[in-house]
Amino acid sequence: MLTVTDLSIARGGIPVLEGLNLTLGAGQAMVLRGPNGIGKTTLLRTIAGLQPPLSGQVDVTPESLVYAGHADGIKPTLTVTENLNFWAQTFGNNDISVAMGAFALGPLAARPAGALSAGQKRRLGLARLLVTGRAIWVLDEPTVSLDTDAVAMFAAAVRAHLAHGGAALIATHIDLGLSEAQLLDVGPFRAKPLDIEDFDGAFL
Ligand SMILES: Nc1ncnc2c1ncn2[C@@H]1O[C@H](COP(=O)(O)OP(=O)(O)OP(=O)(O)O)[C@@H](O)[C@H]1O
Repeated sequence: MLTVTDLSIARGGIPVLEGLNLTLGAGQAMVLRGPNGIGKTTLLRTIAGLQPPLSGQVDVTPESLVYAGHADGIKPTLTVTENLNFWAQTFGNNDISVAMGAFALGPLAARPAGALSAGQKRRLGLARLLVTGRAIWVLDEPTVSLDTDAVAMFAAAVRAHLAHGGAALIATHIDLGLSEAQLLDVGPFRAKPLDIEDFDGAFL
Protein backbone atom coordinates (compact mmCIF):
# COMPACT_ATOMS: atom_id res chain seq x y z
CA MET A 1 0.00 0.00 0.00
CA LEU A 2 2.87 2.33 0.83
CA THR A 3 6.52 2.02 -0.18
CA VAL A 4 9.22 4.52 0.69
CA THR A 5 12.53 4.08 -1.09
CA ASP A 6 15.87 5.69 -0.22
CA LEU A 7 14.10 8.83 0.96
CA SER A 8 15.95 11.96 2.02
CA ILE A 9 14.00 14.88 3.45
CA ALA A 10 14.63 18.44 4.64
CA ARG A 11 12.89 21.01 6.79
CA GLY A 12 13.53 24.72 6.33
CA GLY A 13 16.18 23.82 3.72
CA ILE A 14 18.19 21.69 6.18
CA PRO A 15 18.39 17.91 5.55
CA VAL A 16 16.96 16.00 8.53
CA LEU A 17 16.70 12.33 7.51
CA GLU A 18 18.33 10.37 4.68
CA GLY A 19 18.39 6.88 3.20
CA LEU A 20 15.07 5.85 4.69
CA ASN A 21 13.13 2.83 3.43
CA LEU A 22 9.84 1.42 4.66
CA THR A 23 6.89 -0.57 3.42
CA LEU A 24 3.42 -0.83 4.83
CA GLY A 25 0.94 -3.41 3.64
CA ALA A 26 -2.77 -4.00 4.23
CA GLY A 27 -3.48 -4.81 7.86
CA GLN A 28 -0.14 -3.43 9.07
CA ALA A 29 0.76 -0.65 11.49
CA MET A 30 4.11 1.04 12.01
CA VAL A 31 5.10 3.29 14.87
CA LEU A 32 7.81 5.90 14.26
CA ARG A 33 10.12 6.62 17.13
CA GLY A 34 12.93 9.12 17.57
CA PRO A 35 13.88 12.12 19.68
CA ASN A 36 12.25 15.56 19.38
CA GLY A 37 13.31 17.37 16.23
CA ILE A 38 14.74 14.31 14.45
CA GLY A 39 12.26 14.67 11.55
CA LYS A 40 9.23 12.44 12.19
CA THR A 41 6.74 15.19 11.33
CA THR A 42 8.76 16.07 8.24
CA LEU A 43 8.71 12.41 7.17
CA LEU A 44 4.95 12.11 7.63
CA ARG A 45 4.33 15.38 5.78
CA THR A 46 6.48 14.14 2.90
CA ILE A 47 4.66 10.80 2.75
CA ALA A 48 1.33 12.68 2.79
CA GLY A 49 2.50 14.74 -0.21
CA LEU A 50 2.53 18.04 1.69
CA GLN A 51 6.16 18.67 0.84
CA PRO A 52 8.55 17.21 -1.75
CA PRO A 53 11.44 14.92 -0.78
CA LEU A 54 15.05 15.97 -1.39
CA SER A 55 15.54 12.62 -3.12
CA GLY A 56 14.07 9.14 -3.16
CA GLN A 57 10.54 8.01 -3.71
CA VAL A 58 7.16 7.67 -2.01
CA ASP A 59 4.89 5.21 -3.79
CA VAL A 60 1.30 5.51 -2.63
CA THR A 61 -2.06 6.33 -4.17
CA PRO A 62 -2.77 9.82 -2.76
CA GLU A 63 -6.53 9.19 -2.60
CA SER A 64 -5.94 6.16 -0.36
CA LEU A 65 -4.26 8.20 2.36
CA VAL A 66 -5.46 10.53 5.10
CA TYR A 67 -3.08 12.65 7.17
CA ALA A 68 -3.85 13.93 10.65
CA GLY A 69 -1.28 16.37 11.95
CA HIS A 70 -1.11 18.36 15.15
CA ALA A 71 -4.20 20.45 14.33
CA ASP A 72 -7.59 18.78 14.79
CA GLY A 73 -9.19 20.60 11.85
CA ILE A 74 -12.38 21.18 13.83
CA LYS A 75 -14.97 23.82 12.95
CA PRO A 76 -15.74 25.35 16.37
CA THR A 77 -19.21 26.72 15.64
CA LEU A 78 -20.51 23.39 14.31
CA THR A 79 -21.64 20.70 16.73
CA VAL A 80 -19.84 17.39 17.06
CA THR A 81 -22.43 15.73 14.82
CA GLU A 82 -22.26 18.53 12.26
CA ASN A 83 -18.47 18.34 12.14
CA LEU A 84 -18.53 14.60 11.51
CA ASN A 85 -21.32 14.90 8.94
CA PHE A 86 -19.34 17.59 7.16
CA TRP A 87 -16.27 15.36 6.88
CA ALA A 88 -18.32 12.29 6.00
CA GLN A 89 -19.99 14.15 3.13
CA THR A 90 -16.67 15.58 2.01
CA PHE A 91 -15.36 12.03 1.64
CA GLY A 92 -18.58 10.70 0.12
CA ASN A 93 -19.84 8.83 3.17
CA ASN A 94 -23.02 9.31 5.16
CA ASP A 95 -22.73 7.08 8.22
CA ILE A 96 -21.08 8.68 11.23
CA SER A 97 -22.43 6.24 13.83
CA VAL A 98 -19.36 3.98 13.93
CA ALA A 99 -17.07 7.00 14.35
CA MET A 100 -19.29 8.47 17.08
CA GLY A 101 -19.30 5.16 18.94
CA ALA A 102 -15.60 4.45 18.59
CA PHE A 103 -14.68 7.69 20.36
CA ALA A 104 -17.66 7.82 22.78
CA LEU A 105 -18.93 11.07 21.26
CA GLY A 106 -22.65 10.30 21.71
CA PRO A 107 -23.07 12.36 24.90
CA LEU A 108 -21.31 15.29 23.21
CA ALA A 109 -23.19 15.06 19.90
CA ALA A 110 -25.05 18.39 20.17
CA ARG A 111 -22.17 20.36 21.74
CA PRO A 112 -20.49 23.03 19.60
CA ALA A 113 -17.00 21.71 18.95
CA GLY A 114 -15.49 24.97 20.21
CA ALA A 115 -16.87 24.16 23.67
CA LEU A 116 -15.12 20.78 23.95
CA SER A 117 -12.13 20.11 26.18
CA ALA A 118 -8.75 19.55 24.55
CA GLY A 119 -9.02 15.77 24.85
CA GLN A 120 -12.61 15.77 23.58
CA LYS A 121 -11.53 17.84 20.58
CA ARG A 122 -8.79 15.36 19.88
CA ARG A 123 -11.31 12.48 20.06
CA LEU A 124 -13.46 14.31 17.51
CA GLY A 125 -10.43 14.93 15.30
CA LEU A 126 -9.56 11.22 15.42
CA ALA A 127 -13.17 10.16 14.79
CA ARG A 128 -12.82 12.03 11.49
CA LEU A 129 -10.42 9.28 10.33
CA LEU A 130 -13.20 6.72 10.45
CA VAL A 131 -15.56 8.70 8.23
CA THR A 132 -12.97 9.33 5.53
CA GLY A 133 -13.07 5.71 4.39
CA ARG A 134 -9.37 6.07 3.49
CA ALA A 135 -7.17 2.99 3.85
CA ILE A 136 -3.88 4.47 5.04
CA TRP A 137 -3.86 6.59 8.18
CA VAL A 138 -0.78 8.80 8.59
CA LEU A 139 -0.89 10.20 12.09
CA ASP A 140 1.37 12.65 13.89
CA GLU A 141 1.17 12.41 17.69
CA PRO A 142 -2.49 11.35 17.64
CA THR A 143 -2.74 10.84 21.40
CA VAL A 144 -1.80 14.36 22.54
CA SER A 145 -4.30 15.45 25.26
CA LEU A 146 -5.91 11.99 25.46
CA ASP A 147 -6.46 10.30 28.82
CA THR A 148 -5.83 6.58 29.33
CA ASP A 149 -9.36 5.55 28.31
CA ALA A 150 -9.20 7.65 25.14
CA VAL A 151 -5.80 6.21 24.21
CA ALA A 152 -7.39 2.76 24.52
CA MET A 153 -10.28 3.92 22.28
CA PHE A 154 -7.76 5.10 19.73
CA ALA A 155 -5.80 1.83 19.85
CA ALA A 156 -9.05 -0.12 19.39
CA ALA A 157 -9.99 2.06 16.41
CA VAL A 158 -6.59 1.42 14.80
CA ARG A 159 -6.95 -2.32 15.42
CA ALA A 160 -10.42 -2.38 13.82
CA HIS A 161 -9.04 -0.41 10.86
CA LEU A 162 -6.22 -2.95 10.39
CA ALA A 163 -8.70 -5.82 10.66
CA HIS A 164 -10.61 -4.29 7.74
CA GLY A 165 -7.47 -4.24 5.61
CA GLY A 166 -6.37 -0.70 6.46
CA ALA A 167 -2.89 0.45 7.45
CA ALA A 168 -1.50 3.03 9.84
CA LEU A 169 1.77 4.93 10.15
CA ILE A 170 1.95 6.68 13.50
CA ALA A 171 4.54 8.98 15.08
CA THR A 172 4.15 8.80 18.82
CA HIS A 173 6.23 9.01 21.96
CA ILE A 174 3.85 6.89 24.03
CA ASP A 175 3.18 3.15 24.14
CA LEU A 176 -0.14 2.63 22.37
CA GLY A 177 -0.38 -0.99 23.44
CA LEU A 178 -0.40 -2.02 19.77
CA SER A 179 1.88 -5.02 20.10
CA GLU A 180 1.32 -5.94 16.45
CA ALA A 181 2.79 -2.63 15.21
CA GLN A 182 6.30 -2.61 13.76
CA LEU A 183 8.61 -0.07 15.40
CA LEU A 184 10.85 2.12 13.25
CA ASP A 185 13.45 4.20 15.06
CA VAL A 186 14.36 6.97 12.63
CA GLY A 187 17.43 7.96 14.72
CA PRO A 188 19.90 5.98 12.59
CA PHE A 189 18.68 7.86 9.49
CA ARG A 190 19.65 11.30 10.80
CA ALA A 191 21.15 13.26 7.90
CA LYS A 192 24.88 13.82 8.02
CA PRO A 193 25.96 17.43 8.60
CA LEU A 194 26.58 19.46 5.45
CA ASP A 195 30.14 19.59 4.07
CA ILE A 196 31.96 22.67 5.32
CA GLU A 197 32.14 23.97 1.69
CA ASP A 198 28.34 23.93 1.67
CA PHE A 199 28.09 25.82 4.97
CA ASP A 200 27.41 29.26 3.51
CA GLY A 201 25.03 27.75 0.96
CA ALA A 202 22.77 26.45 3.72
CA PHE A 203 21.99 30.04 4.73
CA LEU A 204 21.36 31.45 1.26
N1 LIG B 1 8.93 25.51 9.79
C1 LIG B 1 10.18 25.10 10.00
N2 LIG B 1 11.23 25.76 9.46
C2 LIG B 1 12.49 25.36 9.69
N3 LIG B 1 12.81 24.28 10.44
C3 LIG B 1 11.81 23.61 10.99
C4 LIG B 1 10.44 23.96 10.81
N4 LIG B 1 9.68 23.10 11.49
C5 LIG B 1 10.54 22.23 12.06
N5 LIG B 1 11.81 22.53 11.78
C6 LIG B 1 13.03 21.81 12.23
O1 LIG B 1 13.11 20.62 11.45
C7 LIG B 1 13.60 19.54 12.24
C8 LIG B 1 12.63 18.38 12.15
O2 LIG B 1 11.40 18.73 12.78
P1 LIG B 1 10.19 17.72 12.91
O3 LIG B 1 9.00 18.51 13.35
O4 LIG B 1 10.07 16.92 11.65
O5 LIG B 1 10.70 16.75 14.09
P2 LIG B 1 9.93 15.64 14.95
O6 LIG B 1 10.81 14.41 14.94
O7 LIG B 1 8.55 15.48 14.45
O8 LIG B 1 9.93 16.28 16.41
P3 LIG B 1 8.91 16.13 17.67
O9 LIG B 1 9.16 14.78 18.26
O10 LIG B 1 9.37 17.24 18.57
O11 LIG B 1 7.52 16.35 17.14
C9 LIG B 1 13.76 20.10 13.67
O12 LIG B 1 15.12 20.35 13.89
C10 LIG B 1 12.95 21.38 13.67
O13 LIG B 1 13.51 22.34 14.53
